[in-house]
Parts: sequence; structure tokens; C-alpha cells
Amino acid sequence: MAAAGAACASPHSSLLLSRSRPHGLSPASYMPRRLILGVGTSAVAALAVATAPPAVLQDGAATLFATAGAYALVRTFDVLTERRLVEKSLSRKIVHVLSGVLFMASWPLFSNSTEARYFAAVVPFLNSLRLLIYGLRLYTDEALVKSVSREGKPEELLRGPLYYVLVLLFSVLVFWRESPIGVVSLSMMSGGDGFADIVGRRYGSVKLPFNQKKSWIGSISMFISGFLLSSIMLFYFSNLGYIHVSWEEAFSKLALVALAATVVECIPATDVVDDNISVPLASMLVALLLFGSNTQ
Ligand SMILES: Nc1ccn([C@@H]2O[C@H](COP(=O)(O)OP(=O)(O)OP(=O)(O)O)[C@@H](O)[C@H]2O)c(=O)n1
Ligand SMILES: C/C(=C\CO)CCC[C@H](C)CCC[C@H](C)CCCC(C)C
Repeated sequence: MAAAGAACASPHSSLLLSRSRPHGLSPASYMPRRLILGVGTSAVAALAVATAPPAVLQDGAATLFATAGAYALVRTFDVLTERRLVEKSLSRKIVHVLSGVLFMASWPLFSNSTEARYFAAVVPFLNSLRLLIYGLRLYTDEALVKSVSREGKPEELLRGPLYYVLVLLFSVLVFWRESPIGVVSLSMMSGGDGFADIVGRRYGSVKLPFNQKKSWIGSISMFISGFLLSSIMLFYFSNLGYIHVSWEEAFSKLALVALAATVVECIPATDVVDDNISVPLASMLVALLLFGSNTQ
């Protein structure tokens, strides 16, 4: 109040008066509305965090971490491709492999609550929205388009990448981390199909007799990498107590799932149905038959 009175003492004070709090007005009516809104929002957010159950806080943090991880993964390979440190088609396939593997690896970060899978599902859901928005050219994101499209066309995001993310969304909601079916299927889609491309594109000179677009080395790579990654991810989740695995039978079952996924991936029909649909679908069906639908 004294400052305001002093400010009125000289002509210069008219300018000061317009900047200092006018005499007699309460701070609330003077403080910029934005500041009041900011303080209010922060207070509500702090109250929400302070009163939220620990599981919700854990799941919220895990969701933020995985979402940020997804963005960072795509951005990293955009920069590596931009600087020609990684060839474009290889970069795309590495993103294909790592997205599924790292997403599964992040699942133990979520709480043991029944709602945890829905928090985890937010990550592929947001990424499917992102692919839809940029694939439909509603907005542009050069980095995303360059990282996950074959030829740099935004509409490409609406096929392979979108199917891939929707499979992640479906698997996390339906199977989550207590069932081997989702883990095995995502391993075949990300690791198996990914390495089939990475190896086959480079060393696949001897083509399959019934499909000149695919090669023996590519299909063999798919079988081996799908089998190995499925085994590793099953060990990961069983070691953390989410899945009980009878290893005497598991390896033979995983080999049959990998064989089914490899056969589906190499038949010419995949020109009609995208690999990112046919491979996980075939894996889910065979894994369902072999492992059963019982989850721990
Ligand atoms: N069993 C396989 C699978 C793939 N490839 C090689 O990898 C390339 C891409 O494989 P493909 O499965 O067609 O990849 P897509 O998922 O269809 O391609 P993209 O991921 O680019 O959409 C093929 O042209 C081929 O050179 C191969 O040799 N043998
Ligand atoms: C190029 C791809 C498929 C074509 O065959 C993969 C597209 C990947 C998406 C752009 C990003 C998906 C991110 C995952 C939903 C979450 C990853 C989280 C993890 C912690 C990095």
C-alpha cells in the first residue's frame, strides 16, 4: 500500500502506477489471470498427486516414461538417418524391432493393479493417434514420416506402422504380461519379421521358389530370431513372476509358433495382408492352441 502511495507522488508515477498494483485493489483482482490460473492448476495437480493411490502414480509415471521412450526412439533414428549414419531401410527395421521389444520390456514398470494394462495401452493408443494424424496429413511430422515410412510418404504411416501399433494395443489389452500368447506374438512380429527383412534384404540372393520377393536366408533368420526373442522374453516375464513356463515343453511349442509365423510371412499372400497383421495373427492362433488361454 505504501509503495502505491509513493508511486502517486510524482507525474512519473502515472506510468509507475499503471505498472504497480493500483491503490486499494486486492492482489487477486490485479494479478494477471494467467498467473492465478497457473497457481490454481498447480495446486489442484499437487493435491491430485498427493491423494492418488500409489499404483495410479506408478502407472502414470510408467506411461509417461514409455511414451517419452517411444518419441525418443523414433527421433533418435530420424537423426541417425538424417546424418546418414544408418541407412533408411535399416533404420526403419531397427525401429520396428526395438519398438515391440522395448515396449514389452517396459511392462514390469507398471503396477500390479488390474488397471495397469489400461495405462500401458495408452502408449500404443497415443502412437496410433499420432500415425493417424500425420498419415492423414492433418499435421506434418517429417521426423516420424522419414523414420517409419519406406518412401517418405505420410500415407504409408496408415499401413504397416499403424497395423503394428494396433497389434501392440490389442495384445496389451487382451493378453498383457500374464499370458505367453501376447509376448510370443509380439516377439514374432517385432523380432522375427524385423530380422527377416534386415538379413534377407542384405544377403537374400537365393529366393524362395514360390515367392521371388522373399529369400531362404530371410525366412531362416525370421525363424531363428523369432524363436530366440520369444524364448528371451518368456524367460524375462517368467523370471519376474508374471508367467509360469514349463521349459521342457516351451521350446518345442515356441519352435512351432516360429515355424507358423515364418511360413505365413513368406507366402505371397502377404502382398494382400500386411506382415504386421498376418504374422502376429498366425502366432496368436498357434500359441493359443499350444499354450492354451489360461494365464497365471
Ligand atoms: N523372408 C524374407 C523377408 C524379407 N526379405 C527381404 O526383406 C525385404 C522386405 O521384406 P518384407 O517382409 O516385404 O518387409 P515389409 O514388412 O513388407 O516391408 P516394410 O517393412 O518396408 O513394409 C524383402 O523385399 C526382401 O528383400 C527376405 O529376403 N526374406
Ligand atoms: C516402423 C514400424 C513398423 C513398420 O513395420 C514400427 C512403428 C513404431 C511406432 C512409430 C512407434 C511405436 C512405439 C510403441 C507403441 C511404444 C514403444 C515404447 C518403448 C519404451 C520405446
